Amino acid sequence: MGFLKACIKETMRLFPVVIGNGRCTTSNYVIGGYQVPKGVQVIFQHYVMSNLDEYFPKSSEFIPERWFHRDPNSTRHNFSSLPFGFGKRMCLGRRFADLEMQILIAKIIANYKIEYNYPQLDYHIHPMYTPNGPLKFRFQRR
Ligand code: HEM
Repeated sequence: MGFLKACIKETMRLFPVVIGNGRCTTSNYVIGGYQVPKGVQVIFQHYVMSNLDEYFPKSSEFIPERWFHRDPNSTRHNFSSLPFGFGKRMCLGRRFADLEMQILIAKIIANYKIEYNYPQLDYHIHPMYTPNGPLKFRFQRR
């Protein structure tokens, strides 16, 4: 189950369903040296951060093992992959969604062999970040 959880995390790092979180400033702030006045909508593009080599070496590669142990020399920022957002308004259904994904995928894999013999899926924002086109998987009962 640990490997499956790491696969889900890695998938959401590469392809976060929600690509950014928005917040409206309630006071004047200085963020990264920029003056941001009260009342401005600030978007945190965690999709960009979670796909940078700076935080995730070989960021374009699917490497679930990177979630197993935190390398003490790692440059990863704790906010560099936030598929469920963060803070008071973070996803209310996070635990539910995580459990749903884990149980569903574990059950499917226990019962079926899955093949995908087509080009890499093309992702678009509609407005969730999801594959653009049919998911042509082949399921074979084990
Ligand atoms: C993979 C599945 C899901 C992802 C990636 C996801 C992601 C998110 C994100 C990024 C936010 C905004 C968080 C922020 O602004 O900090 C959010 C908000 C929210 N999500 Fe999810 N979500 C998922 C599934 C669910 C499910 C299954 C439920 C309900 C059962 C749910 C209920 C909510 C609610 C109610 C909010 C608004 C929270 C608030 O504004 O206080 N989500 N979700």
